[in-house]
Amino acid sequence: MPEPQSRDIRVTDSSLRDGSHAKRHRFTVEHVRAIVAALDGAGVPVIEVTHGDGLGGSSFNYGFSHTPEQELIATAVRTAKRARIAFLMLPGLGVKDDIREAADNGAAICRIATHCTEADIADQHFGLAREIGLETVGFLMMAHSRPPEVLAAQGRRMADAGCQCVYVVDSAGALVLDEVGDRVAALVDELGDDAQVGFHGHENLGLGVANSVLAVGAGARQIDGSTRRFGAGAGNTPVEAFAAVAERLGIRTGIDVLAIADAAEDAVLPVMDDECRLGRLELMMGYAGVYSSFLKHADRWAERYGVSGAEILLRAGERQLVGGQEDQLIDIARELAD
Ligand SMILES: C[C@H](O)CC(=O)C(=O)O
Ligand SMILES: [Mn+2]
Repeated sequence: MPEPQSRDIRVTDSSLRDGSHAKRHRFTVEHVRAIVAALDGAGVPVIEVTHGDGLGGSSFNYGFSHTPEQELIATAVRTAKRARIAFLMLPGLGVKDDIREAADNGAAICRIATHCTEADIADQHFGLAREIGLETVGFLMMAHSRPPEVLAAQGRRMADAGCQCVYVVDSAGALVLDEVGDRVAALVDELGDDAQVGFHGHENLGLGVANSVLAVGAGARQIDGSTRRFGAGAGNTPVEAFAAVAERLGIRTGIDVLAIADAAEDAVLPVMDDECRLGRLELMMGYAGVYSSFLKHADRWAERYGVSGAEILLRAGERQLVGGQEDQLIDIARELAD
């Protein structure tokens, strides 16, 4: 694959991974075939497929998958003619054998996510992924919660372990404009030629596309999105809108705008249970800095205990909960009920 030129940006579509949260992990082989075929046809270069919480995420705490994710990965690989298939893993939730299995199923890109202060837990996973010939991406999640210099130091740790692109991950959709540019610029300065920098946005404050454009301006070379915003919380940066805006700005993504707009309407929307909206709960997530994948959990416990979902999320933000602490939402709901 030719190296992108300076205004060439590689887009990764996360509908079949981050969208898993919105779909309550009920993806089927048919869903994957339909979405991958449409995205691939529109020129999306990378498509991510995994349980919403990454390899091994299918569990009581996070929600059980309808279809084993490795089967979904293998289906995506068989369906794509040009796109490369990526998968996500969170060390501890997934293990090294899961990475090997995804590679055996034909996935090409291993994306490893840690909380943005815990990059050291991914050292051995980056090492293994590189050893078996996978391209690597690192996710610094909940990036709004730490300043640029902390992210830069954590990104350095990932790059030294073998990560080829470190992402600023706005898990809560809480970053506002220059807060993205500053974080991306700090990573670009720190990493130089050692690794690229990427940005993964959520729509909770309605800023996915604008934040992604600012990330590109600050030197990001990879951008995540989800067609039709199919993702956690209010959804991810919409790929079709980002591709259109990028074209207007002279940023090349290689994505055909008309074809991706068709894919959003004709292939992705029919798979979604509901549109990803920017409603009251989603807005609270961006406002209070809460992990987007907590949405369905907060909704569920609010209903169960007869309390306000928005109040649950505001308290989750005050407690600075991180991914993996979904069960604390139950405690908060019970406190509110008392
Ligand atoms: C495991 C998370 O859902 C990863 C992600 O997409 C995010 O933090 O945002
Ligand atoms: Mn996400």
